[in-house]
Amino acid sequence: ATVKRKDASWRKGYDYIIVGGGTAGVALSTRLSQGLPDSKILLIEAGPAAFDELGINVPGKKGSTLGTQYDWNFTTIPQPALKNRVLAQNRGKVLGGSSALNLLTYDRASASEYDGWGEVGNPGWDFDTFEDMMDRAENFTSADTEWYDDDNDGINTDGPVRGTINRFIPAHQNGWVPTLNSLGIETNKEYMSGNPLGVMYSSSSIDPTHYNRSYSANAYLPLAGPRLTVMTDTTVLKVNLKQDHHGYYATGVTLANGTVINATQEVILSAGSFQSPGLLELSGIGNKTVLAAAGIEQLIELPGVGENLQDHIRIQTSYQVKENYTSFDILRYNTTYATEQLQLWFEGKYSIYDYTGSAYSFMTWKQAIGNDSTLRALAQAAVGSSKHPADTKKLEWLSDPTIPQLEVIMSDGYTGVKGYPAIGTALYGKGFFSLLAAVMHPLSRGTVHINSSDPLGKPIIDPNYLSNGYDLQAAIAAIKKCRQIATTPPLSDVWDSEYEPGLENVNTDAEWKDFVLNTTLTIYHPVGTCAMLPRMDGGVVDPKLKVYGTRNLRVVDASIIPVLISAHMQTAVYGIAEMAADIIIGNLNS
Ligand SMILES: Cc1cc2nc3c(=O)[nH]c(=O)nc-3n(C[C@H](O)[C@H](O)[C@H](O)COP(=O)(O)OP(=O)(O)OC[C@H]3O[C@@H](n4cnc5c(N)ncnc54)[C@H](O)[C@@H]3O)c2cc1C
Repeated sequence: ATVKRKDASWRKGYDYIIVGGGTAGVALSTRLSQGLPDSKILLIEAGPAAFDELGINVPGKKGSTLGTQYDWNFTTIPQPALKNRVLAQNRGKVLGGSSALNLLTYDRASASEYDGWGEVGNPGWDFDTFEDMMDRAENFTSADTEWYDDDNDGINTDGPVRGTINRFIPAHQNGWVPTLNSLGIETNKEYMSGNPLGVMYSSSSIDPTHYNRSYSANAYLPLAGPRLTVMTDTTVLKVNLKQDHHGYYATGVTLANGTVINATQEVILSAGSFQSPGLLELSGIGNKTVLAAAGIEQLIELPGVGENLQDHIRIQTSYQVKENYTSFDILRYNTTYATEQLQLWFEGKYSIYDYTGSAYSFMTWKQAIGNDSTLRALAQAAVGSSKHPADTKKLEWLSDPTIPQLEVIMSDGYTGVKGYPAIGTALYGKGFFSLLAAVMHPLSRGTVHINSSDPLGKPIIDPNYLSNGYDLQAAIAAIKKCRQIATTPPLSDVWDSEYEPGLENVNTDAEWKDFVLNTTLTIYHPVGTCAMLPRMDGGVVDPKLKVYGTRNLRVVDASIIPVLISAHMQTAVYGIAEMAADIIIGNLNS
């Protein structure tokens, strides 16, 4: 495939148009170009191609592209349950989408959760099938670590997206596994096999041949067939729909500059959880009230569009490491060292810039806090009489001993909320590590819709974070667990003081609650806004990922995930793209 800004063949149209060259869009368009070699396929991406961007390619520069031109820079509306704080909602605006910006964690959830996607009304979706789809995307190298053997379950070695376990592990992280073991969490060396519970050195989406980020654009696109055209720096405004006696069908798309491009077969939206719903709304598909407020004629009544937004919340504590340890923070204050290490990375040699993160743990509430009956009662109360499949599944999952409810990550360097110490202060030049907790199945569900007063502008994102008693108490339990882990040997031996929130500052439940309200963030996993669910349950797409009320418009990205799972999202998104390719190619051949 060639990456082109403009391609004259748009005048004649394409067979398939994929909107959004992100994680799923690039993977799907590549697979379609391979499997349907006679079809003309167009992938349209709003952002640029940035194959040489160090902020994307160098694993240790993870996070440096947030807030740049490669980021849509969305935010939430004020969150009432979080003291009206406005939280960042970063999303990739670049070929590769959020897989170019993400923090490279490469893991999987439990088998029961993928099965759950089928159980909420989606025949054909189950762990065995979906594991095969995730495998198709994956090329894993254990890199001679003791952590994963190539013949272990959950490992595939011939897909496009590379994964490996960091070869650079900071010395102060050596206590991670024994500390969790001593708290009753067992070591799990096959965490991608459908059982993620335990403590592990987990993998990152890194290509070990040169230790660069492996993401959809550099992993999939080189495999594409010749009839895939990629348009970058091109924004789609809406999908064009026509009606005949069978119902609505997509005829193509209109670009932001007014250009119309036709599609003879299908239009597929892969614009991600915050933008696929908006594209449907701008095209006349969605909730009547939302569309009317924005002055858009409703073609298809589909009230689930933009609803059911679910996300993992994250909260963290930070510790100042003893002087004999070198933390990742050194890259902030020692430019000579940073330059030397970057040079080593350029030469493909062992460098601190190889590092992303490795120390992970996943646990049930029982494992984390012992008695989980209060949390379960709060969850029951929060769900109340709701029959929404996302609510009832999460309630069911709380009692399933194979499904994690809490993730704690040891992240090297300071990654908290109060900020790295300012130049000139006593702690500037010191090293830190952070413990990040993420609640795996918050019950809050929110919305994302177009802005009625500026429909083409940024979406109105309201995740409703911590809007029920379960989510709040789960966050408090999660952050207290971080403190417990940090103060347990051998991890307690590597640090001098708790920098955030500070051992002396926060101890009582009221203080922890305040800390939670002041510092909870997203861990960037929005899903569910074009949910694959039965239409009567608020679904937007059917199990073939087709938008209800249309015959050739699909959504293929994280937005179709009906219930949030206990993993970081990218492996699932690649799996969804592979599954969609299978469905589309299979449909055509059958
Ligand atoms: C900062 C951050 C950190 C994360 N960390 C991790 C992690 O460590 N591990 C992990 O597994 N997951 C992580 N995630 C989540 C994961 O990366 C995402 O869930 C996944 O990449 C989403 O894929 P997608 O295809 O749904 O959307 P995206 O990859 O976001 O793709 C959507 C694409 O559509 C384009 N687009 C949108 N609207 C239009 C339009 N109108 N016209 C044309 N193009 C358009 C966008 O520019 C974008 O390229 C992280 C995400 C972020 C943002």
